Amino acid sequence: MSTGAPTLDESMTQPQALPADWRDFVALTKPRVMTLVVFTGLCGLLAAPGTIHPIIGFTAILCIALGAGGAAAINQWYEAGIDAQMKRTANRPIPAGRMDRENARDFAIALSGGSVVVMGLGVGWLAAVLLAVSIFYYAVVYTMWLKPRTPQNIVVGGGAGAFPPLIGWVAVTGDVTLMPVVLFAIIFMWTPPHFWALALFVKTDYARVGIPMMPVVKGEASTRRQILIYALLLAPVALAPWFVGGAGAVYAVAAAALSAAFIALAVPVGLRRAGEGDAMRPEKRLFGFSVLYLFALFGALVADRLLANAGVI
Ligand code: HEM
Ligand SMILES: CC(C)=CCC/C(C)=C/CC/C(C)=C/COP(=O)(O)OP(=O)(O)O
Repeated sequence: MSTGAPTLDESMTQPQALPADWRDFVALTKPRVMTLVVFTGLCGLLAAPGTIHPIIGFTAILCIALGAGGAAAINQWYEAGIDAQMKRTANRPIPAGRMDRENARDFAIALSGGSVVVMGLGVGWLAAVLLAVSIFYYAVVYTMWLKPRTPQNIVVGGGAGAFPPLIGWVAVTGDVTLMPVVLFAIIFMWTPPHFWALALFVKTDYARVGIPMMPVVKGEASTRRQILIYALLLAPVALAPWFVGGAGAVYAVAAAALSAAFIALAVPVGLRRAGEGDAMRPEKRLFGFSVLYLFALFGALVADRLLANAGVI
């Protein structure tokens, strides 16, 4: 099992004029993952008590998007060697040979640094510090340290992706209270079942490049059990905004229904034995639903708040 920096193909280390265009720079930011990052950040901002000027609110969300994009670009700069060996990632701009690593690194630094500075100057320094911590967490703590070393990489590293709603909230209020920490906890608990469902059907790729993802190190049965445990633990955490008085009945009903569906999809994954068919359908369903779950849960939080503010509930 390899640890530390991945090995790089010679062609990826030599600066040369490669045919990268704007689409490759967008791809470096992992735009599809970013949609949920931006959405949860926006929901944190909209659910927070108080008001924010629309231009400052927009700046905050833009900075979250740019910061997450910069961190994703650092991740691809660092992992170009292993991305080249995995089917799912081989067509990324650096491993596919469309962009040289130096360009990607400079772009990543500009996005990461720029987003933190603009957040600090335009929105607030607590939000900027949290953004800097989340970028460092994803790019350094998760990508460079935990991911190549431990099967708990996702459990600990998942914290990186849990920051956006906290940052959105702090952009409005300027301080960290219980409710944004609860929102952080929801994404933290959601990340292991989200990722391990996917890892079950791409584990051969991870095994080949020596990344110690849970199914590779502990096996399928243990990963399935843990997916089910996290899905069960996620339900009370998802209801916590209601328990702590930060959300009302609309949110509570949505969180209960969504969590019940999440558990219902996690049960067949958790109870499935290795070799029971190879279509991996329950895993794919759970992975797909995990994305929908978080969109719907955070959407419900904002709907609940807007309805309460309008005096409807
Ligand atoms: C350490 C934590 C996480 C890991 C390892 C992880 C990993 C992955 C991987 C490998 C994919 C497959 C598709 C791709 O490569 O784009 C994926 C998809 C996705 N992830 Fe995650 N993820 C994590 C956390 C998160 C977080 C925190 C969010 C947002 C809040 C998120 C949002 C998404 C979305 C929206 C997709 C679907 C993208 C698509 O439609 O292709 N992920 N994730
Ligand atoms: C504001 C801010 C910095 C937010 C963090 C963004 C975020 C969603 C972090 C979660 C980590 C993530 C998407 C990992 C993807 O796994 P990977 O990188 O291991 O996946 P790969 O194998 O596809 O490269």
